[in-house]
Amino acid sequence: MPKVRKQRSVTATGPIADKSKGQHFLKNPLVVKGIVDRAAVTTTDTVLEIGPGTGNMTVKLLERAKKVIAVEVDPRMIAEVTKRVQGTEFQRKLSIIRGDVIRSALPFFDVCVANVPYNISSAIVFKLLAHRPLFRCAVLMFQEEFALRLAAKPGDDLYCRLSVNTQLLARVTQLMKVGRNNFRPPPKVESRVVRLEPRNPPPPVNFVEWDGLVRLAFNRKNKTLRAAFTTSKVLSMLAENYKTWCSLNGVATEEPDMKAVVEGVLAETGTSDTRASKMTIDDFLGLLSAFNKARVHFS
Ligand SMILES: C[S@@+](CC[C@H](N)C(=O)[O-])C[C@H]1O[C@@H](n2cnc3c(N)ncnc32)[C@H](O)[C@@H]1O
Repeated sequence: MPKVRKQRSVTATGPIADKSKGQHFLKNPLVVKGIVDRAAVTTTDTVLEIGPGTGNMTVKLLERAKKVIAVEVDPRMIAEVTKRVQGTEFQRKLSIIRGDVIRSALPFFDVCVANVPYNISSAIVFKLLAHRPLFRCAVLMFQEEFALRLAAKPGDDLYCRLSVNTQLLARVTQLMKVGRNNFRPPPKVESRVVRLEPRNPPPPVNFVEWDGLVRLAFNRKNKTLRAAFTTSKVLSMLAENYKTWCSLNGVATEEPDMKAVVEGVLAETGTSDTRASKMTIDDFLGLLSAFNKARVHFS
């Protein structure tokens, strides 16, 4: 009978990384310390850690925080981090949520710290920013280009829908760059740490509607807004939304001349010849408000 090789799950330096779970473990203690320092965790803080892995960052957080709640999807990592704190003063301060962070109900926390699995970066950002009550800050490591997009400003090459949606909800600060060789195994890309500080109170806009407007604007990022909003596909969608809004609000309506309505709003806000790539958050807020006054909705 052919011999069946038992799959190894641990190497001499720890568990074998599962790339499908974005496992790149931080092996440089100075980088771990740098991230934890930048989160400015105090002894009264409850910290949420996403993906503790083998616990390199978890133990540093436990040294400083009142409590650490770690969410981890891989049972091998849960076993590893649990073993690491067993019998130490940290054991009672650590609780672990087993499962996918995107599907898990998150508890209250003051600060979030994570070297995130890069394949779910965007989902993590918006899951955190939708969490209530709002937290003080999140210090997160991402793939470098993603981090630069989060922080990009109007006119930057990387300014995009992700930048605008994130900066509507949070102040974004770029922190340290982290090279590939600080990880085991090294990822294919460079990384960067970013701080997110949620705007509190959050801006009074319907986020789905906001995202609808921003998505349309960035679909044709380097065209004028007049060009982006007056294609026949966009106009017929906006006309449908207009009629739905009127019927839900008991307002009698005829078939709107949507091209005239849209051009009127763009002229009134002085944005007809502007491009999405140059619009600030306040410009988008003003535009959404003017569209809504004219009964034009994006969801
Ligand atoms: C980049 S590693 C970071 C590990 C550790 N924090 C470190 O810095 O060494 C990402 C971690 O997130 C975990 N992970 C991946 N997908 C996850 C998910 N959907 N929910 C929770 N944890 C996840 C992985 O198992 C892994 O432990």
